[in-house]
Amino acid sequence: MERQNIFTILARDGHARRGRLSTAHGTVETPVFMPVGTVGSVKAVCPADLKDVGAQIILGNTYHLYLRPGDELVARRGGLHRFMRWDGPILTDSGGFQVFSLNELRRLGEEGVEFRSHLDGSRHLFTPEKVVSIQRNLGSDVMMVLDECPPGGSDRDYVARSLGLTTRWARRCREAYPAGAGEQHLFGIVQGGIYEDLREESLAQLAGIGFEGYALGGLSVGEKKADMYRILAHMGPRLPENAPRYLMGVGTPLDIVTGIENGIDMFDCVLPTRNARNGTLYTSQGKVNIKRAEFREDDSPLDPACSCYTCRTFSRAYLRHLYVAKEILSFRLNTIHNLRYFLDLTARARTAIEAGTMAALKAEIAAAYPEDGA
Ligand SMILES: Nc1nc(=O)c2cc3nc(NCCN4CCCCC4)[nH]c3cc2[nH]1
Ligand SMILES: [Zn+2]
Repeated sequence: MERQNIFTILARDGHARRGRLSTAHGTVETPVFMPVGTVGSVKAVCPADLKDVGAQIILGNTYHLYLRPGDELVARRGGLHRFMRWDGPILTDSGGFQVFSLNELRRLGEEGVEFRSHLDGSRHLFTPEKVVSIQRNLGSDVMMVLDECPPGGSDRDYVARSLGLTTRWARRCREAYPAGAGEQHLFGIVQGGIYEDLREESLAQLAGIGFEGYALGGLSVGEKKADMYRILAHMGPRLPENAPRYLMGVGTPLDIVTGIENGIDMFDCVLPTRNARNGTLYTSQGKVNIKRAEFREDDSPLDPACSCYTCRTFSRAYLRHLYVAKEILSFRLNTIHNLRYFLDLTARARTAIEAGTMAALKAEIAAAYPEDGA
């Protein structure tokens, strides 16, 4: 049966789209950046902080939550929203990528992927049906299919075989959770490495199965930036027009703006949260390494163009002091700012698309982050 359209396009600027995604926990204004909350927490900040910085939808991880505290336990506590006290939309990655990036000990077969827990070495098997079941227990608003993300630099034969497995797994995920089966959305993940023809083949197979949204996987996994941009330019506009498009694990400020101009609607990346904890802060003037001695007596705000709590309240001198002293507060204040920067960037993109000025925003970000395009 025809499902109500979950995604509406409100404005365009070239391939860029200003849209709105509806979920069981509210609507998401796109383009959107999703803070990463791998084990049910966006590291160093609480839900109130997330609301304050403008987060709409956050990311959780099937692999991590399954291993600890367990998806059944989370279900018994009322699901992930209730458990972590986040009442907005949540997207969960399916675990395939995390199994590969966290475990050398794993066996890949038609049935699924066998792996050992990185926590206690216990053995587990993720099948398409299992990862759908886990994500239903978590109650995420957007579930991702189980896929194989070929390591960056994989040869064409391997990538071609791998995308076949990914399609068969995607079909099994859809069969485990048919369209209309519930309020959770299920997104397919396009693979195909750095090969345009394999990417188109993967997309055609997934579109034939039918998903509520489509992700570009297999990127930002060590391939050359030029290869990522080439695939992004080729595939972004080819993804289904009226469905949300998600570029997994991306990226830097320039990557995000480039993704938007190629028709991508959703992004997630650990850069703002991870770099906050090592003192690399993103500002309107580029990256600021807060531990530098030049900030010892600098009373100015981290970023005069930012209105986050950190920039409104504290000086660079104080932020540097906290970082050098390894004060726990440093993690929270730096994370609040970096998340606000990435969330404001996508908010500005939404406005720019409505005004037809995406090119100017791209030029501004490229000038502030010259090293990103490399
Ligand atoms: N299910 C799934 N499939 C993918 O192909 C995938 C591809 C991905 N590619 C990335 N890249 C993350 C790159 N990140 C950049 C900043 C430092 C840490 C790594 N994350 C990904 C997550 C993914 N999840
Ligand atoms: Zn700020």
